[in-house]
Amino acid sequence: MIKVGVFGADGRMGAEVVKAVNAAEDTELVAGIDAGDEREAVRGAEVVVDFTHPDAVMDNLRWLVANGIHAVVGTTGFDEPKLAELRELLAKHPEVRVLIAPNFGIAAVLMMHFAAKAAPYFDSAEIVELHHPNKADAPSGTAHRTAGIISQARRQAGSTAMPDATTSEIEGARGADVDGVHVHALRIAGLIAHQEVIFGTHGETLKIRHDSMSRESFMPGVLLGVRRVAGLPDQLTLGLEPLLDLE
Ligand SMILES: NC(=O)C1=CN([C@@H]2O[C@H](COP(=O)(O)OP(=O)(O)OC[C@H]3O[C@@H](n4cnc5c(N)ncnc54)[C@H](O)[C@@H]3O)[C@@H](O)[C@H]2O)C=CC1
Ligand SMILES: O=C(O)C1=N[C@H](C(=O)O)C[C@H](O)C1
Repeated sequence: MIKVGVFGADGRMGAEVVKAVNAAEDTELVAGIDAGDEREAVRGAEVVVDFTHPDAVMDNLRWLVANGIHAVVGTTGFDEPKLAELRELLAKHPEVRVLIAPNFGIAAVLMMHFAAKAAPYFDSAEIVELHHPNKADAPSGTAHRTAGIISQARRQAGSTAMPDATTSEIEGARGADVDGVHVHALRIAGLIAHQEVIFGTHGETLKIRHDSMSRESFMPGVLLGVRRVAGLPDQLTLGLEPLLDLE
């Protein structure tokens, strides 16, 4: 049995992780804690799953790494400075593994993978992400990563700049520029998590769309992370792709 702790256990995702860990035959919940609770409650855990808040996750990781506990992180909002600090922390604790994935939905990971494959064949690529209105960060971690991998694929292919004649604009009308890819974030009551990547070239478009219809959709990926994190070759793994042989 893998002993698992959950940070953010009262939240939308954390509560789902608690259910999934309790239901799986090979995992055992040590404790689920939320803001203000003592982290000591998870000290017996081998792996802690974090679905908290972009402002809270680094402090949680400092504690987990210092205490030799592997982490599976779904919380979004990671940037280069945060990752650099994490790499420094991990260097002092070579036994610890951290897996950070902006999206644990297997279909969402495939959507990103297919987008990277398609990117070199098109002149234009833009991303529309749609989420529930309680989401703290915009654009979503998934959109941020998708933009990054599209941009990388275009660079590697030697693609030229995307066509765009805009010279006059109300601020925000063209979305956010993430690594040269325009990202548009919608917050709509009733939705959960959705993304469409739109590609275009002469006379043709391709749309790759992913929809999470329930938060259960993320649980197979979270449990895969819990089962595999301790054995990952690198101390810090970004994205679920290597666990799905998708690199
Ligand atoms: N990687 C993925 O597949 C997914 C990632 N997310 C991300 O997960 C994060 C959480 O999303 P939701 O569950 O919708 O948010 P939520 O607001 O429903 O839950 C977050 C919970 O964390 C708690 N919390 C805040 N600071 C804490 C701390 N220091 N220690 C312990 N608990 C703390 C809050 O009180 C709250 O109960 C967001 O960054 C979101 O973008 C969400 C869905 C899927
Ligand atoms: O906050 C959410 O709900 C989600 N967050 C993640 C993100 O920012 O990409 C994953 C998914 O889109 C749901």
